[in-house]
Amino acid sequence: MFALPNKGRISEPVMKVLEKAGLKITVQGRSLFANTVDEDIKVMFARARDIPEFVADGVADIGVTGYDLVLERNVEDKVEFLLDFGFGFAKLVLAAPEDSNINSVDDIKDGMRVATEFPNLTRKFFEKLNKKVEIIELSGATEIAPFIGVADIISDLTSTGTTLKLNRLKVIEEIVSSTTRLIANKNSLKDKEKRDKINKIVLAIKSALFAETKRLIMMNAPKDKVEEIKKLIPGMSGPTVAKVLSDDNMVAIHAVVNEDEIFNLVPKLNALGARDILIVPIERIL
Ligand SMILES: Nc1ncnc2c1ncn2[C@@H]1O[C@H](COP(=O)(O)OP(=O)(O)OP(=O)(O)O)[C@@H](O)[C@H]1O
Ligand SMILES: O=P(O)(O)OC[C@H]1O[C@H](OP(=O)(O)OP(=O)(O)O)[C@H](O)[C@@H]1O
Ligand SMILES: [Mg+2]
Repeated sequence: MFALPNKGRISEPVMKVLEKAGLKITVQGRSLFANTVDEDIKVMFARARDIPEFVADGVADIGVTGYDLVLERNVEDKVEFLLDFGFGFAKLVLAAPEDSNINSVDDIKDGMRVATEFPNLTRKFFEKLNKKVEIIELSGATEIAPFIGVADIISDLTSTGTTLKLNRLKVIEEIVSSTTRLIANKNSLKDKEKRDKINKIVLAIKSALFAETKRLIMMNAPKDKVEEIKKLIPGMSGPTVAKVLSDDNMVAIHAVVNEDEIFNLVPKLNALGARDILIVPIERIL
């Protein structure tokens, strides 16, 4: 059983990666279960916040959730982290009103109230510091708490920083940094059949994530410039150089390149006489 977030900001990007990975999921309406192209892989949809518990308990063999949510549930020792999707980036931070005189954790006094959606992570953070704060658990819109007299500071997620800025809050400390992860139940990994299946899923997702940052570049180029072009695009196992039947002096070159190199690469290729340059997205790289 594969647990996936049914809502929230990581739900859609995760489904997209899985589809690219060849693991198309057929969801019917608001159903909480679904099938995949592989009849052995069944999907259940749940809140990202609950998925760590489901995987730790073995209700699900694997699941996708945030690293922060695994820590919040205190199950990081019960699950195996299989891969990082590299998105869903957010940091859990302590923040105080911009005009308050709280500028570092040293300014946080015993008895102060901290509003948060992450009571366990926040409690542990203050226990380590030996500070006795009062945790006020909220289920969202934590940023408002200091301004309505519910708390002195907040412990909340920040990604772009927009929400904090908009609410005139300043970061005073980082508690944890998080991204979206694939996690597995440790017992499921001990079962050979399940482990083989899980490994296939990991490989498929990795290939899709890796391909996202790559492009296939194809061009026709003068034969005598091949060595210079090779230096510009080493490719994964060297570029493919093939004959162009209609022109003896030209060769066709194919290579996989990093997406972020393309902007600077194309003018250099042009200068070497390359033409008919095509840049194509790649679904998976295995
Ligand atoms: N602003 C953000 N940018 C990127 N990731 C975020 C942001 N806020 C939360 N996350 C991450 O999204 C993951 C999923 O959280 P959750 O399912 O609670 O979704 P959500 O998008 O916060 O939805 P909601 O708050 O509506 O329930 C968490 O691991 C969290 O770290
Ligand atoms: O730094 P930013 O990019 O502005 O993002 C941070 C905001 O995103 C999350 O809120 P969410 O939208 O999940 O609402 P919530 O507070 O109801 O969970 C988080 O709790 C912050 O409020
Ligand atoms: Mg949220």
